[in-house]
Amino acid sequence: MSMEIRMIGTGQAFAKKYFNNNALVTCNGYTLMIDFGITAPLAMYQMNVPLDAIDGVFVTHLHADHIGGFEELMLRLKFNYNKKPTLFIEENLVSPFWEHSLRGGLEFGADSRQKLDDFFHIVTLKVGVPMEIHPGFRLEILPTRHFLDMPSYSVIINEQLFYSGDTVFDPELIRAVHERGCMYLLHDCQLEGHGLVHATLAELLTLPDTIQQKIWLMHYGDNMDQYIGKTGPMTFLLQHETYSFPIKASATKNE
Ligand SMILES: Nc1ccn([C@@H]2O[C@@H]3COP(=O)(O)O[C@H]3[C@H]2O)c(=O)n1
Ligand SMILES: [Zn+2]
Ligand SMILES: [Zn+2]
Repeated sequence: MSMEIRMIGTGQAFAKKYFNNNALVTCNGYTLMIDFGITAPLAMYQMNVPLDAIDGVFVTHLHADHIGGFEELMLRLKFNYNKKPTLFIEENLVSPFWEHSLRGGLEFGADSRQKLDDFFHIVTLKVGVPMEIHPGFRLEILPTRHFLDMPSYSVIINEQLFYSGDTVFDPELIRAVHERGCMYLLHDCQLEGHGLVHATLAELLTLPDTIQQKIWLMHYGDNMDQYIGKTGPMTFLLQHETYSFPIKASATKNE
């Protein structure tokens, strides 16, 4: 069995050559969108992927390159597609997501004030509590250090694939997911400068080769092509590409 990941975008927040770092993950017939930033509607359109291909959406954190496309997603799914997907979100993010990021553009309805659960089935995730969101498709969220005390979450899918939300370089976290048996580590990467809110390439290059071999770089700047061949054993994920990651049989209950 394998897990398919389509990179809707691979760019950092303000990249202009690359769309926001968002991904569509399909496993066992279920399609989960990880984040839906400002550029996601255009990226999906250019890839000819309809919005109703999304069964569920997971939010890592509330920066606009990760949630800025939600107003369009929600309005079009509700009114164009008549579809109510599932929102997977850490329990403490639900209120700020609606109250601070979405409500102004979405609460007005013809008959009554709209709420988040008029658009989504809401499923809250807790740190340390893995959840099977669909047969053979499991999520476990991990808190990650991003910007000051802003909550941000990474996710492990089917115990095999680690997908970082935005995070500073956190070698303990990376070692822990490596030692837990994750085979694929998809990690945000700032190519130059100091790593105040993201892991830099220079920091990631300090990891042992055995870990770097598992790392796929994403969330990078417009000058990524200048760094091809300079990432050690790490590999760049490419925008609009689809990756098929084989999953060990022992990690999947429903094969
Ligand atoms: N102290 C900060 C805080 C934020 N930022 C930029 O804002 C972006 C928000 O989205 P992001 O993907 O987390 O990347 C952040 C930085 O580029 C930054 O460069 N320095
Ligand atoms: Zn980001
Ligand atoms: Zn961020």
